[in-house]
Amino acid sequence: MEMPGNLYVVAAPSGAGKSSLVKALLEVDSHLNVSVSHTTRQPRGQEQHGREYFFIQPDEFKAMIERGEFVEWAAVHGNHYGTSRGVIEGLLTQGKDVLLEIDWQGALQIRKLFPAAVLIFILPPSWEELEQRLRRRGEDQADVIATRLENARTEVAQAQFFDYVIINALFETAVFDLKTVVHSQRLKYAAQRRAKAAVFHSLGI
Ligand SMILES: Nc1nc2c(ncn2[C@@H]2O[C@H](COP(=O)(O)OP(=O)(O)O)[C@@H](O)[C@H]2O)c(=O)[nH]1
Ligand SMILES: Nc1ncnc2c1ncn2[C@@H]1O[C@H](COP(=O)(O)OP(=O)(O)O)[C@@H](O)[C@H]1O
Repeated sequence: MEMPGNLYVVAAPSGAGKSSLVKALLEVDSHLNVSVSHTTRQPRGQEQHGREYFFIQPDEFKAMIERGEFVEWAAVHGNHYGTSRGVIEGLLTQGKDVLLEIDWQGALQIRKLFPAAVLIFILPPSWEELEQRLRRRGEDQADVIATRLENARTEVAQAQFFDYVIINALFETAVFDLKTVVHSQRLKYAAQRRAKAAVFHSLGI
């Protein structure tokens, strides 16, 4: 049987740089598959249906929950977000590596279902810098930015439950750290697989 792939979960308060870091990681790592979530939030300027998210209506989201189509879902900043069960289970059983860019509530649900998942939390270097990044991104209205900053206080307190915490001060350093975490998990997993194969061999199975 094909060995299952590695599962990575990246969470962060809004504006910490999670999407930019994951995008940079994907440019140098062709083995990762990023799951496209469903959301009830309105698309931002450049966002495309099926690329950043599947943008759906609240009643459609509710129907998907009822049909059990989400492996995890959560309410974040007043909207709903969820990860499709079929897509990630399909990829993992084919031995593919999957990365989820989701909030901390979703991350902790994923850990319960997939104890081997690697949970990574991205922190901004300071509150001032987080606010600046949200403003500089220029995608959200002032009230939306205010909600995100307020929620960020509770979100960063969850970092302690994650396997790794990366501070995104200098962008290139943070990309390097993220790459290192992903790579070391692959090496560890490969080592476990070799160790198991050796035991199976000695047992004649
Ligand atoms: N639980 C969960 N959270 C998600 C999912 N997709 C996105 N999120 C999170 O929802 C939050 C808001 O995302 P978004 O609206 O794209 O805003 P941004 O973080 O400011 O770019 C972020 O913390 C995302 O990681 C998902 O499928 N499940
Ligand atoms: N290390 C960094 N230094 C300065 N600006 C950054 C850094 N990382 C990301 N940014 C910028 O901060 C803003 C928020 O980043 P984004 O990736 O959209 O965050 P998130 O996905 O966590 O909400 C973007 O304008 C991005 O270009």
